[in-house]
Amino acid sequence: MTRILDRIDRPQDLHGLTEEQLAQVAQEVREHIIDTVGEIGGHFGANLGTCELAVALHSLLDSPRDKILWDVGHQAYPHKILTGRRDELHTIRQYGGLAPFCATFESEHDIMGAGHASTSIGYGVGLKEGMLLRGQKPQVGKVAAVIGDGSMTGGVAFEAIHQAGGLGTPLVVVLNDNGMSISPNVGALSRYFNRVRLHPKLWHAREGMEKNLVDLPGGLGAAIEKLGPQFKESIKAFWAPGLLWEELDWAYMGVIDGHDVRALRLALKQAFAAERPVVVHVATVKGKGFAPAEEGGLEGMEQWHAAKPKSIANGSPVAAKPAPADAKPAPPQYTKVFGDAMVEEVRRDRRVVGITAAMNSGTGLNILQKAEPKHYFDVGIAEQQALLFASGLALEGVKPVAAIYSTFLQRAYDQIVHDICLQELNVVLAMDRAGLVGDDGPTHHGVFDIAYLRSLPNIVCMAPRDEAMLRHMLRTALLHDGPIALRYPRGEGVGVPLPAPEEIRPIEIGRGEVLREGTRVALLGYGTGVQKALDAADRLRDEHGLEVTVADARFAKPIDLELATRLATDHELLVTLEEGVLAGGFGSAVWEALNEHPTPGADARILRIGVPDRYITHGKPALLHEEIGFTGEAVARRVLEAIGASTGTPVGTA
Ligand SMILES: Cc1ncc(C[n+]2csc(CCOP(=O)(O)OP(=O)(O)O)c2C)c(N)n1
Ligand SMILES: CC(=O)[C@@H](O)[C@H](O)COP(=O)(O)O
Ligand SMILES: [Mg+2]
Repeated sequence: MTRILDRIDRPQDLHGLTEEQLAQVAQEVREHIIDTVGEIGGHFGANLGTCELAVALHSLLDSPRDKILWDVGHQAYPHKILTGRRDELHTIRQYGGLAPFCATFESEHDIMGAGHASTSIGYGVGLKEGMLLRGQKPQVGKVAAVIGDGSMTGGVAFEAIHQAGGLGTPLVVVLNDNGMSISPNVGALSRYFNRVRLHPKLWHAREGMEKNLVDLPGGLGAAIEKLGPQFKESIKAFWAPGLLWEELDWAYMGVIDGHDVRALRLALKQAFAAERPVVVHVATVKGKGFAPAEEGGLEGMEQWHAAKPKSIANGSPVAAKPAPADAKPAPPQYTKVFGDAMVEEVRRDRRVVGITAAMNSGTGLNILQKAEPKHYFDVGIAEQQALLFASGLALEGVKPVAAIYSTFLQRAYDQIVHDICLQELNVVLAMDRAGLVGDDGPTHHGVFDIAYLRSLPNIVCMAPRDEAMLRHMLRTALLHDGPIALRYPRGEGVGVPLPAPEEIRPIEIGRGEVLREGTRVALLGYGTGVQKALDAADRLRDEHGLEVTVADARFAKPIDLELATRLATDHELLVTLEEGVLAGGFGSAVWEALNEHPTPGADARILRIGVPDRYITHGKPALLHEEIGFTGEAVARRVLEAIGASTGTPVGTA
């Protein structure tokens, strides 16, 4: 059977369709996503929740003249499908393929680039006010921001609500409420949304509320009127779901069934006609139409936030193949090692707590939550609050570990500068996903933290070369007095044995470690840079007869000056390796340290290897590492070029 969807090459192709046909297109979009993402992997549940919403919005609006902003963008696959990218969906998140989120360089229909949460309303206010400033009539150029209940917990979304309410900006916010962040949404805001969303009697209860109050019989209405507006408002607040918004000068409409195209179109039409800030509260189901998510309760929805490659066939989940009995077990993920370590640290020292900003399983703190629930906190998508909360706890002698992906920690930079480092608080920053994360691409690569942290006074920055060192470093961090950060990558460890609890030892702050002695060339790695250095050293020895020195710096701040000086004295070339931006990074720190503390004879040439000064695309990490020359092979080649040896020729150790 031919699909209507195959005739939708641009959003305007929806305009002539009936509501029945639009509902059918939404279902076809859903099936297209299930088939495609089930095969290639990618964000999943949220996209199944926005099929009707994307169809309803595009059927009413004239994109890109009208502008639809998808917060985060992990739920924008239906939008991508409807805006000319249907047949390319199978390339999404792959190297050279469609971008994982909305990307302005990919389509004129992607109005803003994103990947981080809570930004859409702010952009929306700017876009609409910009149109007005350019002299456009309010009805021309409609703007809609679609934001999830999880993303609404980000403070910056409220800054925009505050501004738009103040200005009266004609903007429509679609609050896409499914009760879920990646894990179940948390906090008072989420409880409020749940109360409204899950209570059908409250749907539309706001309508006519005021009139009904004053019309009450037996003189009651008149009495209420006499008690004044405040009393009336408090009664309305009890019943009326949208009062929070209305108090901020937003009109509230809801709750609308987000899987009913007709109801959505009706509500959206009214909202766009209102010429003022309007929030349309829409109830959706994460994973709608895919039984394991929809019927699997909160766990099912969490599990299907993203689908693994080849995890679905013919619309049903495919059981993962068991590993062959003789297969070597894969090394544990750094995330799991961290989560287990947190449980041990909490049991060693009851002052320790773990904090996440809505990345419960992503950070491994789900392990802590299960084992020691009182020592676990999820603040929601609120990285700034995660660190302010940690700061307050630290002032009370608690030992907070804020586990936040490197990329999301960028949100809380001022809290690090102003509230943690300046105040010299005992806060541990545990940065998972440091380095190139892969398929999520430039919005999510954790490549800036070395540069943005090492410029701050009072902080210590360290990175483990393997999963065993992660355990020693977490202990080191918890015993240290003052702010301290550790970064570790996405994915598996390197496969070294983990220390038993009694073998965990703090390491000396600012002290690196020589792993192999050689001549002419020293490779000084930081974090994942150490494994690349070891790989390059093997190749130089095996293929070129050159035995080089390899050292693990362990700290980017303070730099081990003694080690750096020795390496620069004993070798003609000192190579630094880091999975972070070169500008202001670890290599720069080594360079600065040697330059500021000159020692006669410490005059090795310095070669810095790391992430170049541009945003790196999405794709498998191995491909990205190749692209930027962060592989053992590329490092070996650079070394040979730098010492003037041609590749393929034995160099000897003279
Ligand atoms: C600043 C920031 N913190 C954390 C994340 C990780 N993250 C991506 S989607 C998501 C859940 C968003 O929930 P919601 O907005 O309700 O969308 P849903 O997936 O439920 O549709 C989280 C925590 C992020 N993208 N940006
Ligand atoms: C959209 C978003 O920010 C998250 O869903 C992110 O893609 C999760 O990344 P990990 O898979 O590395 O936890
Ligand atoms: Mg949600």
